[in-house]
Amino acid sequence: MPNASASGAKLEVRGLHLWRGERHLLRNVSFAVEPGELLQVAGPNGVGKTSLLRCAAGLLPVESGEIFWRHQPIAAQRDTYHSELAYLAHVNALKVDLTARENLLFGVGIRRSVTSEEIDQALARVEIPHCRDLPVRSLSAGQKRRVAIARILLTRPALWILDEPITNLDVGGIALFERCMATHLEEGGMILTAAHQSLLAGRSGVRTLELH
Ligand SMILES: Nc1ncnc2c1ncn2[C@@H]1O[C@H](COP(=O)(O)OP(=O)(O)OP(=O)(O)O)[C@@H](O)[C@H]1O
Repeated sequence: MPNASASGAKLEVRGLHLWRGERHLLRNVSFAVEPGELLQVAGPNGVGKTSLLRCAAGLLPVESGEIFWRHQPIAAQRDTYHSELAYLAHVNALKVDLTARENLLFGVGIRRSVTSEEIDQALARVEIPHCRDLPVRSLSAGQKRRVAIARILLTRPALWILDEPITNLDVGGIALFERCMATHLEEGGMILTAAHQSLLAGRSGVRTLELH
């Protein structure tokens, strides 16, 4: 179970501005994501979706504006904030020389102790149990993405920040990941995502923020 619903979990972005070189990329962006909600950031290539997600994750400093987690500025609680979120970028941040199992053992192990049974269950949930003992460099792009998703499932953070999460997933993989996201929301989790395709469209608690 995520710890999201425990006590006042909420991500709030207020009046965010970001310049990239000469370009005023993000102009007064504000939003909030509460337990059970998914906010999808949409817009054309280069509009600033990844930049916004990186700001929200505390990975890119903002020129002005404020980001709050549990009603406190993230700058004042960086370690706590990062311990409660998972950031899935375009690249999966896996160690390619290690097996899928080792990646999960060590990747999740820095957050919490994890058993072999839990790892096996997570790999079964993302439907790649046969990849368990293969080095990640030998996996396909979609299989690597599934290992990265398994890492999020095992880490169990309250807030998922996902940049183009369904990249390289096949139709079955997209459906699988949407089920994982729906379960996370039902358990009180929160999701901020950038995607060119709508995810969990029509579900209650799912909104879109269009960047221009
Ligand atoms: N490190 C950087 N330094 C300077 N400019 C950057 C940097 N990273 C991105 N940019 C610029 O910021 C703008 C927004 O990039 P960003 O990756 O946030 O867009 P995006 O909406 O996620 O695009 P896409 O849909 O193609 O993934 C682009 O014009 C890009 O060139």
